[in-house]
Amino acid sequence: MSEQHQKTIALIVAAGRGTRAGGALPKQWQPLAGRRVADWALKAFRNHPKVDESLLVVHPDDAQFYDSLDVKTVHGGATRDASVRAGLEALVGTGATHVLIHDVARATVPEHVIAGVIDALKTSKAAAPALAVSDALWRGEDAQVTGTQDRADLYRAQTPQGFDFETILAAHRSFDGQAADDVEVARAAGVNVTITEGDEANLKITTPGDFARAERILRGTMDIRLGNGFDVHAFEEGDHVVLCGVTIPHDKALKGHSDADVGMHAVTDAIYGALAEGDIGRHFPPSEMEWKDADSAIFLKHAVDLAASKGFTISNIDCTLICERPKIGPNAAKMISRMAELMGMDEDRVSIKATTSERLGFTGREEGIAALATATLVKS
Ligand SMILES: Nc1ccn([C@@H]2O[C@H](COP(=O)(O)OP(=O)(O)OP(=O)(O)O)[C@@H](O)[C@H]2O)c(=O)n1
Ligand SMILES: C[C@](O)(CO)[C@H](O)COP(=O)(O)O
Repeated sequence: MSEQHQKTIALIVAAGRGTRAGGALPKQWQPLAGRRVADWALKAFRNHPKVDESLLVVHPDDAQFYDSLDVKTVHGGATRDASVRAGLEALVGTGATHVLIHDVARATVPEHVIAGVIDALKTSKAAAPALAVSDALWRGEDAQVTGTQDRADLYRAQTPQGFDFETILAAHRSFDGQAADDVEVARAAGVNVTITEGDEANLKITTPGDFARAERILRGTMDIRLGNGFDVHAFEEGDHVVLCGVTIPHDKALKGHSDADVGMHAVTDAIYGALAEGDIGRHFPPSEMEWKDADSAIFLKHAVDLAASKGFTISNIDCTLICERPKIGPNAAKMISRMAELMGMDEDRVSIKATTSERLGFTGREEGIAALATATLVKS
C-alpha cells in the first residue's frame, strides 16, 4: 500500500484506575511538568507527522477530565484488553489502515520510538519497541535467591505497539483470555512481531516515584528561555498614567511616543528578550508616526504571538514597578487581570508588584517611573 493511502491512528488507552500510582486522581489525570500525564501522551502523537489521528480510550467516570480535550474518545472496559478492543471496534469503518496502541501512562515516549514502529510497519504487520534486558536475572522467594535466569533473549516490552489494523482487529476478536499486551494477542493469532528500538525514557508511570522520574525526563527535553526587560518613562504634566494596561488618576502623566505604559513595555521586552528578538523599538520604531500614542497592548500582543509562532508558551511573568507614587498596591489586582487577559495566561502566572527607591534617584525624586520584568518561556 502506498504511504498516501495509509491512515495511522494512535489508540491511547487511558481507562485504567492507576491504583498502584496512588494519588487522589487516576494517574493519567495527575499533573506532570505543567500539564497532565494524558496531555503529554496525546501531544507526543499529535505532533508526529506520520500519525493522522488519535483516539483516547477513557473511563466513563473521568468525563470531567477528558471533556475539554480536543480528541475523539470512546469508553474502555474493565481490563486493558477490553479497553483496546473497544478502541479497535470504534475504528471500524474509519479507513484506519494502521494502529499504534499506546499506554497513556507512557507519557514520555520519545519521537524516535514512535518513528521506529511506524517505519517497521512498512515491511511488517506488527512491530513493537523493547529494550534488551541488561541486568542479571534471578528467581527468588522469601528474600532468598533460588535460581538464575538466562537473559540472552529477554526483552522489556514497551508501547506504542503498531499493527496493520485489520490484522490486530481480527486477533483481538478471536482472543480468549487475558494478555499483558497486544503483542501477546497478535502472537496468539500467529502474527510475527518485529522488535524495534525502545528507550529508557519511555517510562510507564506505575508507582508514585515514577512521577518524579517522568518529570525529570520531560524537563530535560524542554527548551526553557528566560528574558528580562527594563524601561523608564519621565513624568510630564497630566492627570493620569497607564500602568500594565490600567488607567490610574495621577497629578502627572508619563511622557512617551506611545501611551508610555512603562510596565507593559518592560514585560513586552522581557518576552522579546527570551526569544532573542531585540526589543519593542526594533519591531515598532519610534521614528514611525503610526505608533504615536499607540495602545501598548499592540506591542505586548505582537510579542505574545511571536512567542506562540515559535512554539513557546509563556510560563510566567514577574514585573516590578519602581515609583514613589501612584500607589500600585490598590491597582495590582486589576493590572494582573488585564495583563493575563492580554497574554492569554492564568492570573496565578502573572506577578505585578512595586517598590519605592527610598526617595533616592530619579524615581525617588518623582521624575519618572521605572519597570523591570522577567519572562519565562517554555517549548516542549
Ligand atoms: N481497564 C483498563 C486498564 C488499563 N488501561 C490502560 O492500560 C495502560 C497500562 O495499564 P497500567 O499501567 O497497569 O494502568 P492502570 O491499570 O491504570 O494501573 P493500575 O494497574 O496500577 O491500576 C494504562 O494506560 C491504562 O490506563 C485501560 O485503558 N483500561
Ligand atoms: C503494555 C505494557 O506497557 C508493556 O510493557 C504493559 O504490559 C502494560 O502495563 P501493565 O502494568 O502490565 O498493565
